[in-house]
Amino acid sequence: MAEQRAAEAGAAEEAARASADAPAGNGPADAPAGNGPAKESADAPAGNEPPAWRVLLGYVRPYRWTLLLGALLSLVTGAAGLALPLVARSLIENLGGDGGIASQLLWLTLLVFANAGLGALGYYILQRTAESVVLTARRSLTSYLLRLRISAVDASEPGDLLSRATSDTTLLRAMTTQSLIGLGTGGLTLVATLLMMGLVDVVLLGVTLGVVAAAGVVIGIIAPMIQRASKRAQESVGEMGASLERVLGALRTVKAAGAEEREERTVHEAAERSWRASVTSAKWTAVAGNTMFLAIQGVFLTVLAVGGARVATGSIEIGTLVAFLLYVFYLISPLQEVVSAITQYQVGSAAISRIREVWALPVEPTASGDRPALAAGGGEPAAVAFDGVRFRYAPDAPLVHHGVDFSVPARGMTAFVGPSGAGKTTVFSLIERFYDATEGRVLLDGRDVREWDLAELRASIGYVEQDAPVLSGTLRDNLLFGAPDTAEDALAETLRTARLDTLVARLPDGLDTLVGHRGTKLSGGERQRVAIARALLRRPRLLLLDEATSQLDAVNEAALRDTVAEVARRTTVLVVAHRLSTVTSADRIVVMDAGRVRAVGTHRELVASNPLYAELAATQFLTERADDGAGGPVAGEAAPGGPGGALPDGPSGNGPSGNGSSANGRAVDVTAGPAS
Ligand SMILES: Nc1ncnc2c1ncn2[C@@H]1O[C@H](COP(=O)(O)OP(=O)(O)OP(=O)(O)O)[C@@H](O)[C@H]1O
Repeated sequence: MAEQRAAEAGAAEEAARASADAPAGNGPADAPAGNGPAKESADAPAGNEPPAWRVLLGYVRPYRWTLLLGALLSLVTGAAGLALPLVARSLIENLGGDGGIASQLLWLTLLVFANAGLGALGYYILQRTAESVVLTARRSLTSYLLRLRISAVDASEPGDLLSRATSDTTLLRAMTTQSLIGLGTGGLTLVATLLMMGLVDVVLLGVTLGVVAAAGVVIGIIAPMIQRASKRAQESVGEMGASLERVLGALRTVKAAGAEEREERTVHEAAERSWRASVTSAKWTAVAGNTMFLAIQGVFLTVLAVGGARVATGSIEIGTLVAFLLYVFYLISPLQEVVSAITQYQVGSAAISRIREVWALPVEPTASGDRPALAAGGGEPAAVAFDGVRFRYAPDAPLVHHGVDFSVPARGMTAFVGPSGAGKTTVFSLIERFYDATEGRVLLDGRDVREWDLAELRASIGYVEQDAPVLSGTLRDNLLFGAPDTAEDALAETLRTARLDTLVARLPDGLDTLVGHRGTKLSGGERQRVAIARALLRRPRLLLLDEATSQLDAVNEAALRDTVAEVARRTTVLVVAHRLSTVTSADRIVVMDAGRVRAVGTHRELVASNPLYAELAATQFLTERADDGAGGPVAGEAAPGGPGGALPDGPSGNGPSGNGSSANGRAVDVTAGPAS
């Protein structure tokens, strides 16, 4: 197994190298090799694409000796078969003579058995090797997919990428056996058969070659059509995968919207497009196969006519004609093999072209010799700063950050507030280095995040995303996702902190309960608490919480707010806040609007000095709180005595930008600041 893994790693390297005919540093040249490290690849795809056979040879190279053995056995099988006509000729010539035919019959039987045995062994070895080639391609491709830059994934359809790693790689199996081996063994058998034919009669060989060459021209014209149709078919399979992933990923929404039939049509249309393209490919494959079959018939008839005339004129013996005709029959198999190799090569090269498109996508940098590993900071809280950050999600997309500047010291809680789309979540994405700033610098501990070893950078951070994704698997799998080596007592402690202990006690299988696809068996609030616990278990130096409490009920929210406040005493916490209670407990608040930082300060300072913040405090926070239906106190009343302090009801009728009134008409004094 270890040997196989080593072979696979080597194979992936070869394949990556083979797909990298382009100049150094351009795309696939830097692709990761299965288990090996990847360098950062450029955004531009490779310009000079190598032919598919080079990529295939890259995958095949580590298995070349096994492959050679399989091919050799197939050749021996072919050679044993080739000897049969000679024995047959000898039998025919001895029919009228004194010599018995028993020994010839015995030889014939032996040859037939040897042929069958070796053929089976050769077939097994070749198929096994072909499966190894598929495995290698899948391992290296999936490794590459996991290292893709988020921007590359944003621009792709996951279902399509999935089909490239599953469906397209499957086609490499047939390409290895039928195309590579078929061309090798079929080609050699063909040459050997033609040589034998030449030995029997050169004139008849010339006739044979003429007819076969004419068929070859026709097949040469058809082959590119097979490739084009195969590529279209595989692209449609990818589209089908993308549509299915889209529907199944949001099946509740689809059902609630009554959109099943519409979505069904979309998936069916993609399936039908694939069917149409596959049928076109099958049509041209059939034409190619039958062209060669027709050629064989043509060879047989022509040889019969020309050979008959030569027998009549006494140029050759009847036995020679019979032997030649037998060789014509022996031509059928290698010729079919060669034609199948050509058609299969077209199908496989369509798949390789799709695999190569993935190799051209940019990947994240991983630890490598040319980038010194930097210390993670020994668990000390991290300081964060943005220095003139301008950012757009894609080269042709508008700027999302227009020069963001702020600085957050180590320790304490910083809340980011602002209208929807202000760029708050984007701040977190840039700190995690899901994307790189277009201009300016994002600094962690005063060091540009681009200078950090990416794994170390992310090891320092705990991130609770906006939609708190939970992965299929057990609750334990999810909790330990970012810290698999956590001790049981630390896990139990975090469960209490995240108020998950009662949930775990209630579940029949406790921590080993399966949470379903994307955690559908958990409530929204439970998923958020799982996400928070998962982040806390990493013992991060920097905790990023993106609206982490939006789905929590009042009791859990208050408890988790206390937890976060406690964490903020020993860690840097950045939180995208949508609740007044969160911002009032923050040490500082960064107000963002339209990709800019508008103000930084405490709640009390900002309410007095920043109209946007005052308006947000008076409307957005309160409205959200009044709408959430959690049954808890309104924001102004949140957590009396908690870190945010009590916000007493104030005089009514101060309007949205002054001391606010809540959506339910109750007046709230938003000027009350944090207890600190
Ligand atoms: N992956 C993406 N690709 C392209 N544009 C994006 C992407 N993610 C976000 N945006 C755009 O960037 C802008 C800022 O988004 P961001 O999520 O940072 O806002 P936000 O302030 O967190 O908003 P909200 O409070 O609604 O979550 C938005 O206009 C959004 O449409």
